[in-house]
Amino acid sequence: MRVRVPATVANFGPGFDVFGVGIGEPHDELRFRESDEWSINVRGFPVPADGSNVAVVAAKTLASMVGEEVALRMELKKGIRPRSGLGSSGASSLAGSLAMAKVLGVEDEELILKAAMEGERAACGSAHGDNVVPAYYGDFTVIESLNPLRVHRIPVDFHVVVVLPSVEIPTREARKVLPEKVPLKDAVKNVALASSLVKALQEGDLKTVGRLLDDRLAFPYRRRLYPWWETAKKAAIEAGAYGVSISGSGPAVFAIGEDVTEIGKAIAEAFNRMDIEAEAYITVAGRGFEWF
Ligand SMILES: Nc1ncnc2c1ncn2[C@@H]1O[C@H](COP(=O)(O)OP(=O)(O)OP(=O)(O)O)[C@@H](O)[C@H]1O
Ligand SMILES: N[C@@H](CCO)C(=O)O
Repeated sequence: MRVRVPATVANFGPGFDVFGVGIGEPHDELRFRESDEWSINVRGFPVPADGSNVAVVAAKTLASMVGEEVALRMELKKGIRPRSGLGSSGASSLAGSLAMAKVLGVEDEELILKAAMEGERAACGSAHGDNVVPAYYGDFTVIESLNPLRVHRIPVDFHVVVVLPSVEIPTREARKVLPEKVPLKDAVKNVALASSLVKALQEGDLKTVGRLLDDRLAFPYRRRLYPWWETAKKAAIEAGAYGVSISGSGPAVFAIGEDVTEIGKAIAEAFNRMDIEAEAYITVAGRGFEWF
């Protein structure tokens, strides 16, 4: 049995830890079967091939949640680069939880997602849901609450470009730089941006969505992690982007606009001018996991 789980763009501008959407590429693939002992081998980007792999962590968590003792043999094709901002650990965590759910016949979405979030906790120290949840549902998701799990889904299908520079930002580090509190004016601004963005998304008004890709909760404090940001943003806007922002905690950058191919090329060339290699994924937003 095999499952394919897409990368995800979390935060999506003003929706820190709340907004997220799955994208067509890149993705992880997990082949799995029940076995008499646990094993995982990894192809593609290097991640641990032992019990610390978040796919194993999530699978084991789901089994213990339902009181079962089952081992899986896993083969992970790691297509999403770790520490990319594209939900790499989230994709593997969801893949592991789905694999165990398939073997045990678990259909409870909340259990599957909670187990996947334990994989995220193992990866970065916090069980945030804004990668595993959109990767599961395939829609643009708004997480109202994690306990109980309440998710609002907006079906979307629009072109997006994601540009991944050859730098790494561990989510754990990017979360350490966040403040305990933010100024009231910034919280009010994010309520304005986030609620307006949801309405624009529901209306399919991508130009307005692009204008709303701003954030005052995390971005200002993480700005110093992205010294290349102004150059990349300028290139995107000059190439016609409706808007551009950091995917998740970065470094991946995403943009929407009329011609995402041209926009992606402009952003990648801007990185190259800063002696940073960059890979552009011209893809679509609104994709979730698939059995295959
Ligand atoms: N299957 C896996 N996929 C990705 N990371 C894994 C996996 N298994 C273990 N890890 C470890 O989890 C850590 C990834 O944490 P981090 O959250 O920073 O990266 P990430 O999830 O790839 O981030 P991002 O969401 O920015 O893509 C790394 O130390 C990595 O080695
Ligand atoms: N929402 C998380 C990242 C999710 O990939 C953060 O910004 O730390």
